[in-house]
Amino acid sequence: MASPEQPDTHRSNTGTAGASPGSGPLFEAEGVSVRFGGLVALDDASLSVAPHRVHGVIGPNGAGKTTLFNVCCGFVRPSSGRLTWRGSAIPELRPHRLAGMGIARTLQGVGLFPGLSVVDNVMVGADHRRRAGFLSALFALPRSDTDERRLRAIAMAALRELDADSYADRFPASLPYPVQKRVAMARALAAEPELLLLDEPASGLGYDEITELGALVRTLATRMSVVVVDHHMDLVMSICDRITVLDFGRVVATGTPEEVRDDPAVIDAYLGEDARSPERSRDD
Ligand SMILES: Nc1ncnc2c1ncn2[C@@H]1O[C@H](COP(=O)(O)OP(=O)(O)OP(=O)(O)O)[C@@H](O)[C@H]1O
Repeated sequence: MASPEQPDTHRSNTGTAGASPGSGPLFEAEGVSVRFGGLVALDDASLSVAPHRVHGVIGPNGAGKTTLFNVCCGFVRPSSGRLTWRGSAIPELRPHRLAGMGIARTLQGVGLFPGLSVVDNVMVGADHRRRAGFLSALFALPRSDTDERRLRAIAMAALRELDADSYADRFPASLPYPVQKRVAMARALAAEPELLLLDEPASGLGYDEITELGALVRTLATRMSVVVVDHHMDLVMSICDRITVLDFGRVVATGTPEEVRDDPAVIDAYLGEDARSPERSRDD
């Protein structure tokens, strides 16, 4: 369970360079706006993620959560606003540069490569940690073999952390969906990120699996920051140190779980959604 009032030092393990607790945000999106044609998906939205913190992003359907997530991953380029990493502006965030910067993500669904075994999928996540160059790999030089063994060991360690190492040689399609999600998480962890972005990590999971996921995310916060976009209010409220609430593309509240839970603007946003789609439960 998160205890947001704890000082930074209580939950930190400063194994990562640069982003020591109390030294300012690790990642920020400031005043970000995104338009899709005439539709304003994000309107001057901001998000500030502190080191070793779990930051939730919630909001009713269509509020702009995925769009904000995609901005943070470089999939969507905002029309205005800026992104910063450890206080320095990121001029142009590109998805293929994320791993090198220290950012990993899991997407809605699982997004595993069907033709690769589980361990090979996870090794993809660690690929930027390869030391041998392209030519070594091309000519299968010894250095490339050493690299391959090292990446495999990293991938196996990530799978072990997710209790999925026994599936290493299987192919994704042969595994139950919750296991596939764990493999996707292992792939992100194999990158050893400083910032982990999780888009709907609880979707498709049962109660026990969601509880395990929550415990895992809290453990991960000892070595990285985590951004969680999810509809499961119980999960978000229990694991996040801070939460940003979006409605119609705007940030309507930011604060601790307790603060946003009692914020009238948040209550209005969700009541408004119930009026818009009464059949949908927010805790499904
Ligand atoms: N590629 C796109 N083209 C056009 N409109 C889009 C696109 N992506 C999102 N939108 C629109 O932008 C708005 C915000 O969508 P977004 O998916 O970010 O919301 P969300 O909060 O993630 O919603 P949900 O909870 O339903 O996943 C919605 O009105 C959506 O229809």
